[in-house]
Amino acid sequence: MNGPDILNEIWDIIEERACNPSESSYTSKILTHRKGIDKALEKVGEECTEFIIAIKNGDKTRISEEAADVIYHMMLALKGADVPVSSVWDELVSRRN
Ligand SMILES: N=c1c2ncn([C@@H]3O[C@H](COP(=O)(O)OP(=O)(O)OP(=O)(O)O)[C@@H](O)[C@H]3O)c2ncn1[C@@H]1O[C@H](COP(=O)(O)O)[C@@H](O)[C@H]1O
Repeated sequence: MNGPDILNEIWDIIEERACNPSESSYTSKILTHRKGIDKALEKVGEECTEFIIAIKNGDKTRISEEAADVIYHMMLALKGADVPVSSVWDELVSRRN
């Protein structure tokens, strides 16, 4: 599976969890949090900080893990803002020169 495929698969799961929340799902926990979108935003901030620290420490495994956390939580924030992840792909495509 390549990068874009896993991102689109995760987005589909996020959409599914938004329609059908599950008790055991972390995705559902964030999407239905009492703080609303602020919880996803809090996690984006936290994970970005951890990503920066991993880069500064030069731990390549940790850098990949933290980057994955940033991307996943950013997708949760996009869902909370009702902005489809496809619009981000479209934006990146439109920037090609
Ligand atoms: N990609 C991810 C993913 N990345 C990170 N995480 C979770 O994000 C959390 C981040 O860790 P932290 O220690 O910062 O947070 P925490 O202490 O667990 O939770 P908080 O109370 O701080 O929010 C961990 O619990 C990870 O499991 C993810 N959880 C789910 N996914 C994807 O979402 C799919 C559905 O997952 P569920 O919704 O859990 O079924 C999975 O199959 C994955 O593809």
